[in-house]
Amino acid sequence: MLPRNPIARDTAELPSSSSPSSSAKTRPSSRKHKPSKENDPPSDHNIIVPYSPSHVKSKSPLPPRPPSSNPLKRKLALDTIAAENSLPATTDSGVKVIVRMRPLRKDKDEGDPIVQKISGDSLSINGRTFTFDSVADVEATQLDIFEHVGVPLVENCLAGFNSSVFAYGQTGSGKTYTMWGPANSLAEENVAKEQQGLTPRVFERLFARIKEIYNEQVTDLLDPSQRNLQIREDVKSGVYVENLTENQVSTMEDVTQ
Ligand SMILES: Nc1ncnc2c1ncn2[C@@H]1O[C@H](COP(=O)(O)OP(=O)(O)OP(=O)(O)O)[C@@H](O)[C@H]1O
Repeated sequence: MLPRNPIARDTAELPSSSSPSSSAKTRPSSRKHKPSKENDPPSDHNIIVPYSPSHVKSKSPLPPRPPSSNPLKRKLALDTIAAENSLPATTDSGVKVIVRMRPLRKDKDEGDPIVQKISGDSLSINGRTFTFDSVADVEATQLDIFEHVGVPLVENCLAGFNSSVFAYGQTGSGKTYTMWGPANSLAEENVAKEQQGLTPRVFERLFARIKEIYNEQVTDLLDPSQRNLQIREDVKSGVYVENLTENQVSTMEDVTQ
């Protein structure tokens, strides 16, 4: 499905973002599919992959690329996130594979961890190296993951692009924790904010800026008298809708009001 985005899409590639771990390398925006056994599916259940994997570089039925019409903002945002959270800035290949390592559970997991983070985008398991767009180690917080995965996703959605997160991993690897939060977070309302996973954080951010773009007209759904709002772009804010009403929401009730 094509996005209903009146902004003309620019399909030019972004320059590769630099990152602390990969700045010395000259890796292209998409990972190379190395001929060795590297990048075979990880067998360790402490690893989850919260973004849909793809080693396909060409002839791929990928959805429309994220908004390279707004390259400066995306690059700035990702660089900032990388610097703050020690996660490398992801490049603009459309699909990102981000691995999150789960800490060992004292009550269930025995022995030493066999997964070692090598750099911001690689890890080793039993001496074999695997490379991804980025690797979040056991220290990564829910907020780190949201800022690295969720924020760019919301930005893409608000720019009119379909976006999705696909959590992949063995049972017990942390998919639910990453997507929602601890096990009780689905049943209980008062989950500590810092424990909240991607989904509630993305909803909160996304619905705070509700708008409708239809027939190249932007209408403010929170104030329908405001029609035909103008889409503008600047270096600081990126693409934005002028005079759009913004309401902060913190619960589902707020969202559905
Ligand atoms: N990054 C993390 N930090 C702390 N605890 C975590 C982390 N990731 C997962 N856990 C904990 O590990 C346990 C298993 O995680 P979770 O239930 O999310 O796995 P899952 O991949 O969804 O499993 P399943 O496929 O069986 O549903 C849970 O108790 C969860 O709270």
